Amino acid sequence: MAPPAIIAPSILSADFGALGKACSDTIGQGADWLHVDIMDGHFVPNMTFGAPVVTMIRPHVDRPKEAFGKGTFDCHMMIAEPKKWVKDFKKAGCDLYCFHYEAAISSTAAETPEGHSDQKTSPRELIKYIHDQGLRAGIAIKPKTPVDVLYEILDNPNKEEVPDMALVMTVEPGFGGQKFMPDMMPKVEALRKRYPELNIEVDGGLGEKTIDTAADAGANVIVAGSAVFGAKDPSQIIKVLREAVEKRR
Ligand SMILES: O=C(CO)[C@@H](O)[C@H](O)COP(=O)(O)O
Ligand SMILES: [Fe+2]
Repeated sequence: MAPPAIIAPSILSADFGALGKACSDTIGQGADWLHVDIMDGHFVPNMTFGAPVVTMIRPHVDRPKEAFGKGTFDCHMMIAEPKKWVKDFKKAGCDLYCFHYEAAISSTAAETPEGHSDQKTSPRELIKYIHDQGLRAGIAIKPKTPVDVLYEILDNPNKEEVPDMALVMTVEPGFGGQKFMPDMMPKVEALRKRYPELNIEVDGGLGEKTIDTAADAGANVIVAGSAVFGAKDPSQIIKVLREAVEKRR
């Protein structure tokens, strides 16, 4: 059986002037996780914020009582040097550190705050490093990246090097409010068929009109930014998203 529905509003569409309250409100309205979009202006053509802001919003949301529980901070790291920031985000209160496959395979040499080099980290090594810091690990793929790059990583018998979640982007990363790409669904279907118990997240353009397509394909972790924060009644949208996934389990 597929894992339970997890609804993760993307705070990219929240009121940044009152972010702490927006975070606690959305959890109160029935959200499971907060999806925290981190953009560095290099990996994607946009910037958001870094660990200090995560530190400031963390006290507004109770820490999850178990892995993947309510209040999980799901940090979507759209950054060129994913290894460099793991420790800072751990300190800031991140629970799930989801890096991009494309960034991991091409990350360049750079000094970390601890003075380590960040040159070329394989996804496997990076997942182990994230786990070693006491975080859950996610791996994301952009629309042009084929899904089969994930098979070798997910099939690894060494569990420390296996991600806890796969994120299939359903828009080009960088901005909220874009149009859902239904042609990404074969990737989700392939993952669900091969890994019945994997947490499979979809991100970009999810809302009332697109959730059935994503749920049919087998996604269980649903990110929605504009659909939730732009709604008159966010709790109703969260309910619709959850029911669509649960109906298909
Ligand atoms: O990672 C991203 C964009 O790069 C997303 O998390 C978006 O922020 C989702 O926003 P909507 O498409 O739901 O408005
Ligand atoms: Fe995201």
